[in-house]
Amino acid sequence: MKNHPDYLEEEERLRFTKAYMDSVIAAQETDQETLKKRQESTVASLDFKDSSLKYQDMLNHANFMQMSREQLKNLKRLRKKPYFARINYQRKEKAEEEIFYIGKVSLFDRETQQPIILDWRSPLANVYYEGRLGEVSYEAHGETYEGHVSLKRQYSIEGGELLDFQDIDITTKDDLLQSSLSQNADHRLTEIVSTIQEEQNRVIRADLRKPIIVQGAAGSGKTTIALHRVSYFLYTLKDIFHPYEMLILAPNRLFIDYMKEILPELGVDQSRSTTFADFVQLVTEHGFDVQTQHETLMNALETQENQKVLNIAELKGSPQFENILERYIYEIKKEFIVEDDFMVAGFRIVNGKRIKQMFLEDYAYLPYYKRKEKIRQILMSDMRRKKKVMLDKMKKRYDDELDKAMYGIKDPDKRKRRVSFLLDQKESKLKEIETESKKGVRTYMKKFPNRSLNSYFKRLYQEDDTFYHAFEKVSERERESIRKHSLHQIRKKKVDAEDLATVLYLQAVLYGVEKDYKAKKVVIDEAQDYSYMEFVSLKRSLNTELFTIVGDLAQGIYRYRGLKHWQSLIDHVFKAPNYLTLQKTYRTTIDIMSVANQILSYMEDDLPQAEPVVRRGEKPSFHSLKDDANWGKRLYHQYTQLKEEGFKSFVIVGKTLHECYTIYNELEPHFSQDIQVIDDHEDMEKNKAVILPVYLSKGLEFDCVFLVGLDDQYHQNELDMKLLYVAMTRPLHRLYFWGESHSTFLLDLVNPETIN
Ligand SMILES: Nc1ncnc2c1ncn2[C@@H]1O[C@H](COP(=O)(O)OP(=O)(O)OP(=O)(O)O)[C@@H](O)[C@H]1O
Repeated sequence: MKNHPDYLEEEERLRFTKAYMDSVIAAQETDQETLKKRQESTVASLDFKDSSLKYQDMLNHANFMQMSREQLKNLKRLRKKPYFARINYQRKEKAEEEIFYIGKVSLFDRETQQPIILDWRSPLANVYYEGRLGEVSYEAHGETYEGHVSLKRQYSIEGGELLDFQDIDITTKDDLLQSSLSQNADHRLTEIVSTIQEEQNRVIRADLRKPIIVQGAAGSGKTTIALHRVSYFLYTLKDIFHPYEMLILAPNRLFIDYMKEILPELGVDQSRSTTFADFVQLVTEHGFDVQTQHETLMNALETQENQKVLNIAELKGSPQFENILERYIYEIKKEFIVEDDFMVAGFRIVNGKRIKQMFLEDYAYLPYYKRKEKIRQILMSDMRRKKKVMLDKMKKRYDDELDKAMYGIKDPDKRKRRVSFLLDQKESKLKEIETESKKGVRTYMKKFPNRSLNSYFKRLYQEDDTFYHAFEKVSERERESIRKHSLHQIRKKKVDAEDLATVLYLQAVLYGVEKDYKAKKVVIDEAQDYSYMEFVSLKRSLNTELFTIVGDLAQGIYRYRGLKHWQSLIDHVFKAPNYLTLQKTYRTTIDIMSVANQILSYMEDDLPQAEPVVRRGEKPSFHSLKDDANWGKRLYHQYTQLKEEGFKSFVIVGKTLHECYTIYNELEPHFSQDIQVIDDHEDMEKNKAVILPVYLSKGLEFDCVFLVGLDDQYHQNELDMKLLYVAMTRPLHRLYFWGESHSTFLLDLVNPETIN
């Protein structure tokens, strides 16, 4: 690097950038006098060349910059690595080439507004990620700008020191990517702004006003890229969009913790991240105990006779179920159509037809109970307005009668009786108007339904008429099976995970979602596990099209309830979404991916093979447990050796939770405190080896993965192959199979030369 003609220039640039940052930081933190002194000494210590005057000027201006606390914190963090790349760019209409340094956050010269560092999310930075050298264009504020890129340079800067830099062109392979992929992981996702690849950049920057669906191979960066897209979204639309309006849905708590590490780095930590089940509980307050999809899956794996339960789950998540709910909702709607005139003390206050029209037309955009509330308010206000008229009319009617009696009845006794009768009548009629008008609205509103969400949910299965009408199009066998199962759950105050879509859907149609819980943009990771009904209910309740959906059908272990293909979302749920694929995979080595790809080829989905980026490692190896009572000790030995080699994160994967505990019992004496089993509720502790059931390992990654099969074997069926594929695609570096025989892991289907 030191022989490079630009070396001194690069060194100087880095020193200047850090000095500028120091000035800005000092300006925010110290008083003006100290600041001046400090600045003088900074300037004196810098060995500027041609640009010295300009730099000096810029430094002098740095103290005028006003920053928020958050920006200041970022700036301090970024001082260690202010930028990671540079481009030499010449705008079409300009004679001179400009140099832009690209980093995680932008920094501008206060006086000239020229960028000292360009934010990676800015429109111009796109030309760094997209395409190669030469003619380029980028879009900003709806306009296209053309220009020419003559240089792209990557920097490796650590602790504020320039370690290396290199230029990228068509022939060089991306060294920065290679070195970042060969690092060891310690249970956390990192930001990848300096090595985002072209196909990933396309996902990050795809039209922000449209929904986007991404099918990406295991390890292709879906989670990472989805979060970078969030960051890009919040940056681009920062003036109109608050991070809180962003909802990130992840499969489980473990995953959210894992993801959270990356969020502050990307500046998206103020977004909400939760699971679908927690979101539904928050929005609807249903309070049912939920049987999770993991429990259903585990039951299915551990006992053979659970096909019925899986079929029920499938129906509850299917497009057919939307029709069932719509039939039910149509019946509910009929109960809200009230056509009686609103009468008080014999006066008609509001015509029944008008009330019906309010419900069906005027307020059709509102949920049913909100419409009911609007009608109540209108009746109240009409009542208040008309009460005086009613009183006046009534008074006048009796006053006329009284006049007639006073002047028309000659006999004094008769007249007295009549007048007194009329006065009594008048008083009681006026009183009647007073009291009736007070309770009139309340009495009238009783004509409308008044039920809780939970009672609507239960009624669907409990009431004969309702149930048979809604499920009319379902075969008798399926109908009886779903009813029996659901009633059984209801009696235990339980619902299936698949019922949550129904609960949310009913909430949306009947009551709506509170403003505070609404989100304008939704990101769904591991989207292959969501059912059609879950997408529909989310869209309906949040009333937005802005979804970023990422998933991999090959990892669809909840396929019985999840999506079978993306087409149903494209055709029926979202309006013209962008559909993109990520085929390259960055997590693991060619050697591991080659074995995983062989399992993939046996699946029904017909998905293309994942293409690993060029990184070689060791072949996955098989270790026999046959007749070996000491395998736990051997595995522990291998584990300690790998630790000594520098690997940091380890996972032992069992097919089921039950199997995980059996493995734990074998390994615990050797690992002592150094190992833990993770179930849905456990947090992962750093520096410990973990034992995970496959379904919980989905989405996570570890340096080394041990797949252990004691009692449970993987069979050549769709579910088992998917579970196996998920487990095999978790490692960054090493994969070991520990089992009875090759067939425990379907390795008899695999080319023997690809394993040790
Ligand atoms: N452009 C990149 N530069 C460096 N590392 C990358 C890049 N893209 C992805 N990675 C790394 O690859 C690994 C896999 O990424 P991620 O977990 O986001 O993939 P995924 O598609 O969600 O995987 P899976 O579906 O298997 O859960 C992570 O370690 C991530 O940091």
